[in-house]
Amino acid sequence: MANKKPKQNKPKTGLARCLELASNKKGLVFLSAILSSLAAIASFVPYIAVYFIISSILKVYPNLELLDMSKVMNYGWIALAGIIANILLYFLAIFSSHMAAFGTLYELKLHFAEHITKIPLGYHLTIGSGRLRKIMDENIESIEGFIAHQFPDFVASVTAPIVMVIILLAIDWRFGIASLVGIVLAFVVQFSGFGSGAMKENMGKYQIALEDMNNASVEYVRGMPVVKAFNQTASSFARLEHAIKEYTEWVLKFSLGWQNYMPAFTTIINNIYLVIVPVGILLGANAQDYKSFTMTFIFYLLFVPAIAGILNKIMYISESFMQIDGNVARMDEIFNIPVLPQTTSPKKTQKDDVVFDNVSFTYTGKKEEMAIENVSFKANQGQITAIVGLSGGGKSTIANLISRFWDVTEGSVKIGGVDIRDISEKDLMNHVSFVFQDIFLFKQSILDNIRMGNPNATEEQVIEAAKAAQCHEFISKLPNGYKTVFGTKGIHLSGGERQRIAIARAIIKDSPIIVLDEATAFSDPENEYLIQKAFEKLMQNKTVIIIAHRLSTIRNADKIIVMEKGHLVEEGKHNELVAAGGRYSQMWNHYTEAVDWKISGKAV
Ligand SMILES: Nc1ncnc2c1ncn2[C@@H]1O[C@H](COP(=O)(O)OP(=O)(O)OP(=O)(O)O)[C@@H](O)[C@H]1O
Repeated sequence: MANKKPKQNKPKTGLARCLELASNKKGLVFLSAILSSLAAIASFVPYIAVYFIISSILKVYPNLELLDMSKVMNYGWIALAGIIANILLYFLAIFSSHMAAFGTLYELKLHFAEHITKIPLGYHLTIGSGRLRKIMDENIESIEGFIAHQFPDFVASVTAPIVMVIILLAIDWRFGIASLVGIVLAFVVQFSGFGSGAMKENMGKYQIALEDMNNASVEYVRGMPVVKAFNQTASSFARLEHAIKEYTEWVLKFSLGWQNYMPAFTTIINNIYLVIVPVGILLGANAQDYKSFTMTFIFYLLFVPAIAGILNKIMYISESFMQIDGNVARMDEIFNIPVLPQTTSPKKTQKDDVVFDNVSFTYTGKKEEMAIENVSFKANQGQITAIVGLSGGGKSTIANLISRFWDVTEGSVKIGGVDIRDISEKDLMNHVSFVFQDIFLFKQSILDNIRMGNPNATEEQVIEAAKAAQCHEFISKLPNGYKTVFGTKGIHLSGGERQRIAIARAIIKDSPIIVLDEATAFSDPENEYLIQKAFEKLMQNKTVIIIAHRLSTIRNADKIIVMEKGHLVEEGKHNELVAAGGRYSQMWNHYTEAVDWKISGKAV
């Protein structure tokens, strides 16, 4: 597969980039360009033929009995052949361009999908699946549309004016120049509007506002349950309303920007007669051969609608050029994300302890915005290491760095003494399992969803894991048991049930290192009890790193790490840390006070 990434840093125009993307289908693209040019040329044939018919009639007029009918008929056939050739050639051009476009779309989507699996996983969390879906479905699909439709039309719109100018000047250069005055004037008007900095800015802002409005609408609809639960309808709607207003403002600015140029352009293009007729009157007054003059005059009057048609087409093509520039840029933003480097000489790790060796990391690339700084600790093999701290302290960042969701900015993360950058991706993924709060289940059977942890697992092994994860009971009650497809109508799983399925997935994967993000809230004590039981089973004999939100669950951890504003401020066992009277001790006091407060009934 050809490389679909942009070959240079300098941004290319949408057209150049589309042609680069379709380079594997060069032959078809070239064929489409040729056929489209020929179709454009063929479209003029009927006009020429009609010109000769008029010419034949006028030569013998008023003695029409002298008219050579067979000659007239031949011109008629030529005109018809021109029309048919135009339709046929254009059809073949579009056919070839579609073949090229579908092939390109197929490769491009595959390549895009492959690329997003190679970029650091952390980007997926940052970019969001909605935006990636939009780029893949809408922006990339628009490239297919551009190659299939706009490209052949663009080629025709370049060929047609050239042929048109030749014909205009060849038949009678004086009428030709008169027509060209109108055409040039129309183009000057169009490009002074279209090419102006303000118009380009408006177009860019209009596209961004459109995207913002779409995002706000999706957020509004998706967040409706939360919005209603917290009675936030007005403020939430205010955000959507703001996005709609912003869009309206830019769409108006963009549309009003055309208010002078567009009518001027259309008026000139549709009224080239206004130039031709006075020129005709002037020339007619001095004509030597009146018949020949009339013939030429009629031809130009007939030809004018063709000019308007061609120029209108060019105008709409220029608009689609603006749009494709934006679509290609959005796609290339993703292609420009560097893939996570993979080692060419992978090392094997024999042990399963995790060491953070002076690790610093920044999401933004700016050193002054370090998410964690100079963090060093060891999570011993087979032991539980808990990470605690206030929100934004860097707990999730530490968890994400263990699976190379991102690469460290400084220092190193080691498993069994080997830098994780020297471990093959597959090996690393086999070594580490994640259980997040936000569980993603595929629209597949529950069996397959659990089996994702180990594709070779037998049905019995899946059931065993489900039992250990406390989900066998509720799965058995589903209409088709383990074969029930998640996401189908009427199949609903609670947050706790989904989390237990994720635990079953991790149990069946049986990797030696487990990174757990403990749920912040449990729906009910029954669920909490079941999840804790499932966790216990999952954690047996593993190296566990747990992001803890409630201190009660980690009192027995072998080691507790306290994070604050990206720094590791304390480390030790629960009793040691409480006795030390530092940050953890404060957190513990606050925690126990809160619990006592609840128990004594002061909580609402
Ligand atoms: N994707 C991201 N892009 C930029 N900055 C980020 C990103 N994720 C986290 N940060 C920043 O990094 C810092 C550490 O965040 P992190 O999520 O690791 O903290 P945390 O302790 O897990 O917080 P919480 O308990 O709220 O989940 C914060 O300042 C946060 O704003």
